[in-house]
Amino acid sequence: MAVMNWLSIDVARKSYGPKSYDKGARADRDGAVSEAPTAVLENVALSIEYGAFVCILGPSGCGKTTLLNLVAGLDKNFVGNIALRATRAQREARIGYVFQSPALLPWRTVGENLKLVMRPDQTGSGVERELLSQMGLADCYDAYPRDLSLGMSRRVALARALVIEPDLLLMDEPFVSLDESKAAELRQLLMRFWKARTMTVLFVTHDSREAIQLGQRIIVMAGSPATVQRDEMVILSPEQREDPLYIEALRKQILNHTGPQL
Ligand SMILES: Nc1ncnc2c1ncn2[C@@H]1O[C@H](COP(=O)(O)OP(=O)(O)OP(=O)(O)O)[C@@H](O)[C@H]1O
Repeated sequence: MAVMNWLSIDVARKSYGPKSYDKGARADRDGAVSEAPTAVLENVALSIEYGAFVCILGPSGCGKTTLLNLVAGLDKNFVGNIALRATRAQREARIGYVFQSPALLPWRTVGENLKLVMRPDQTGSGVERELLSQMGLADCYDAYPRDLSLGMSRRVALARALVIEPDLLLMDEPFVSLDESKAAELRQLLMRFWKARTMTVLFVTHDSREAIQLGQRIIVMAGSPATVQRDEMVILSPEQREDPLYIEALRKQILNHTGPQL
């Protein structure tokens, strides 16, 4: 049974103070620099059901990573509330995060990078080796990140997020900078894992075609501060999601009123 409102996001406002180099720090006529915070997100209210695959689509710099960091609990400095329900086993929900860059520890092997995030009860189970082999990385267990291609590093980053068996998987443009065939392989791999496990995915992208290929639901964010511009269910078969005609029709429908070219 679908758990409605499993993840409830209500961000009234998220602002940043100016960075030292930030153009947002405005100098007045006497040259004094304004310390006024810049609002990045405003009135972002979303309810996400357990097990859903949701894409967050928006132009570069609109605040998608900021939103994921709030959901991950990495940034608590905002006005609003984010609530994640416990899972059926009545334990706290587990969150996996695939960052925009693979962010593997360079002085640790692939196997060690996974072991570092594993729960105490997983120690010695060999689950990391099994997962790497399911992901076509069996031979990389003892390799160091410097020996991996970008595609393999991104696979390892996905494995590191999956090894804890997350209830919520946050993904921040995880396949960016890959050539299309490698990105397509990784999208298929991700879909395989999402279908085989019960987990909710929040997948950030600025690529509307990627969002249509993956998402059951697409949330379009834009504006400054960013708000939710559209919230669309995608009811397409796996074959239709690969068909340029369906993809273009849905892109028109979703992006028609939003302005940004995505
Ligand atoms: N720590 C910070 N301090 C100040 N401003 C920040 C900070 N992090 C992000 N920003 C600003 O907030 C805005 C949103 O950034 P964010 O990285 O969330 O956008 P994004 O949609 O994920 O962009 P991209 O797709 O390029 O990663 C940008 O203007 C960025 O410069």
